[in-house]
Amino acid sequence: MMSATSPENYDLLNKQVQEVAADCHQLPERYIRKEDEEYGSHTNAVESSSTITSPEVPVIDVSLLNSSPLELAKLKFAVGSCGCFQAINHGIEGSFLEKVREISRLFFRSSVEEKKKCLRADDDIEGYGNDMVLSDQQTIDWNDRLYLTALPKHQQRLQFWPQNPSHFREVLDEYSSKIELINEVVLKALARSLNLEENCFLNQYGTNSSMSARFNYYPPCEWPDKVLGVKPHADGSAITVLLQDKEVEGLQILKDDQWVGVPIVRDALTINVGDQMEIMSNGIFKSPVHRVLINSENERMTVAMFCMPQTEKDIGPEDDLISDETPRLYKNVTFTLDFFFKNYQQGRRAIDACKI
Ligand SMILES: O=C(O)CCC(=O)C(=O)O
Ligand SMILES: [Fe+2]
Repeated sequence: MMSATSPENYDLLNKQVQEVAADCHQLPERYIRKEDEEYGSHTNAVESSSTITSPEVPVIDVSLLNSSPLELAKLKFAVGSCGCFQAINHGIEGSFLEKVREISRLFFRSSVEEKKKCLRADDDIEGYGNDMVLSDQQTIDWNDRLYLTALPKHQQRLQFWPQNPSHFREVLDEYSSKIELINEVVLKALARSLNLEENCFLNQYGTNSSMSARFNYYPPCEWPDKVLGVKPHADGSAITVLLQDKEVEGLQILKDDQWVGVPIVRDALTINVGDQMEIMSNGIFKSPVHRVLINSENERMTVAMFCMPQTEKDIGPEDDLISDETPRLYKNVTFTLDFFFKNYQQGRRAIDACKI
């Protein structure tokens, strides 16, 4: 068994998955999944890569959320059951979504030297790199990512932003502004669906709400059953807006102890609730555990935008949701990245540490 400091391991951990995949005759041990480490494994989760589609992940017309009580009820049901929905008519043109996919593709297809200009530090999440390694035993996800703070703008760390393609920054800035509008519409609708004042969740965000972008690249793998693109986790955001690959599926959510495939819906954005929304809604909305499967033939690229309260802002269940019948389930907490990742890499859910 290699140790973290052995030359082989050092070499491996310094390689991005894309490099490992390009020169892979045998799957390195560090990538081989160990099911007993994966949360979701203590459940009876059925191992299946089959895609159970509708009606598991409802399609919601965002443009109707202000006017249609029926659409609002559908939204409430979706986030209260699987914690996830496919947003259509969200206000972003399909052609713009293509531009976002394009900057991702151009970045991941640029040379190793070019990408390494954005390389993250070993102990930092921001920048380009593979799974952050926090322990010797940790299985590494079959995924390279570029993680960037998108908002607030004064917190952007531009040294990690690709210079190539040259329009990368312009497109990501524009995309973040558009996602901010969707975040606002969805958060207001979520509040109204619970008969709360519509700004209550946004007020918990504070004045400088944050957004991070995670560009995911999953190379194909000859041993798709032995690796995971992303191990089971729930997001630490309030909501996550995911732009899926145009053709290649892989995302699954855990629903009623079954892994359910999240299909690709043309021009839709896949939105899931994160831990901070589960807390603010006192557990009514569910932050779903999800994972990513790999396939042997096709690469897959996605872009996740994590929308959340301003850094260091504490959040908690809305007072109006707490009663004798529905007691407070979570403490008030400050959901920092550090707190989230320490739990995540040890196979625990951060939200469990917030329970009363
Ligand atoms: O790529 C995907 O389908 C999901 C990625 C994801 O869960 C994440 O980045 O948190
Ligand atoms: Fe996620």
